[in-house]
Amino acid sequence: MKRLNTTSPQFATELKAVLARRGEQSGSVAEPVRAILADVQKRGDEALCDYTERFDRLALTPDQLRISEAEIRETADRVAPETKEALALAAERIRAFHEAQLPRDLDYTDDAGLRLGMRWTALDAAGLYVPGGKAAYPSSVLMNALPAHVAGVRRLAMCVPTPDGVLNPLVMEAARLCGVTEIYRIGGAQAVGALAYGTQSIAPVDRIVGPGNAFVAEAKRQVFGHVGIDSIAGPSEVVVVADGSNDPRLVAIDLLAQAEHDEQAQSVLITQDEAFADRVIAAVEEELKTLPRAKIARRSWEDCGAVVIVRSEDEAAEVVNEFAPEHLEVLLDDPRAFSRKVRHAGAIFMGRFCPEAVGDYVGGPNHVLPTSRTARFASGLSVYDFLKRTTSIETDMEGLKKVGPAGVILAREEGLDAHAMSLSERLKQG
Ligand SMILES: NC(=O)c1ccc[n+]([C@@H]2O[C@H](COP(=O)([O-])OP(=O)(O)OC[C@H]3O[C@@H](n4cnc5c(N)ncnc54)[C@H](O)[C@@H]3O)[C@@H](O)[C@H]2O)c1
Ligand SMILES: N[C@H](CO)Cc1c[nH]c[nH+]1
Ligand SMILES: [Zn+2]
Repeated sequence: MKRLNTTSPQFATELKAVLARRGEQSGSVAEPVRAILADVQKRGDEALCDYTERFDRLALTPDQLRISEAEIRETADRVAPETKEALALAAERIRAFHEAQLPRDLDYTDDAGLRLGMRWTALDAAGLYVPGGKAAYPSSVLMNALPAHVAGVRRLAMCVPTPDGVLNPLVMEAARLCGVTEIYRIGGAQAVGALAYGTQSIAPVDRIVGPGNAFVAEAKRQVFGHVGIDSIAGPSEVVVVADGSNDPRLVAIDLLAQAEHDEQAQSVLITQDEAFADRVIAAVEEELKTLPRAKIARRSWEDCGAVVIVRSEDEAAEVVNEFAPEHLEVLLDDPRAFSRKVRHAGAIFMGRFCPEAVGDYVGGPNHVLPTSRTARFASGLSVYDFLKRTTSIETDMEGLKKVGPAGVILAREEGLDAHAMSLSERLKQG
């Protein structure tokens, strides 16, 4: 863990190093990912089976790539009733939030008499990536599938790695709850390649969404253009802005809640109170003694974690904007006032009783969020990722007479005579 202080003359350089740390890690996977994607394009199912054996220790034949409906049903049936209820509550809240996002079409006639429109239509096919290497993510099934469903996507193809061939019952139950039936037991860059380019047994999709580790995030980046992607939702991050009146143990647990996802996850504490920072650091060590995923969490905390001491809330907000974190927890007396100073963050959690884990499961907003500072220009997964817009213009001769002559002038200025004539020849008929 790096400890930084804004009063230090080296602060800017040190902050840059902390920010670069994760970028360096994801950069190092670019070449292996390129090779995997090329191989999937070339060899299709055969490559998928080889990589699944290599990375997930599961030997498959092409006809076993897809999880059968009977397997989904039988595995999902093993989920305990109270767990199903918890999942249903989460699904209901997530669905409601995403339904509230549905945008309206535009259709109006302007002063010149032109009827202008913009219509939202759903994608035909979306690929949902559900991570599964180091942990199983039933919640990510809901976060991926429900917005797609609300948007009206016709085909949903889900990929989830099943290390050692183990299907997670709650992942299967979440898929069943969301009506997802096309599920492939593959992960990593090879799954992204299959969804993007298609293979003998997997039809390509139009857009790939969902979170994943550095390999998945890099693969999505590389296939972008061939298909759409939502955002780069890689290893998790949290920035916690906290004052000294917080319980240091709770803050430590919140930091570890991201660190336990991945060795490359990043947890950062920003505070004005140095003594409080010391107490949080000590509490992290204490919790690591008993945390079941301590091995992953310690690596993340030691390699990517940071504590930043600032002089004011304004300075804290500036540092937050530099991190542009996936998640921001604001544990201050007036979290709303602080959050108004934040320009870049995937999601903000306000108040001492609103840890980020609320958003992971049961808040309602999506937990698939932009990482690695991409919150500067990207947003979390939403119904908009499954929709696109088509605009329309309709006019008669009266409308054309009002706007056409200006179009003729602009077309001639661009030296595009057929464009000019397409307008002027019609205007002659008026
Ligand atoms: N940003 C978000 O919204 C969000 C949400 C949930 C989870 N996450 C993140 O998702 C990630 C999940 O990671 P995970 O590893 O548990 O599951 P994963 O499914 O993302 O990755 C597992 C796959 O990675 C590939 N892989 C592993 N080692 C490899 C290697 N050496 N070379 C090539 N490929 C390799 C394998 O194909 C394996 O199937 C975590 O980083 C977590 O923080 C992010
Ligand atoms: N914190 C992750 C998003 O970065 C999402 C998640 C799912 N389950 C637990 N956490
Ligand atoms: Zn989480």
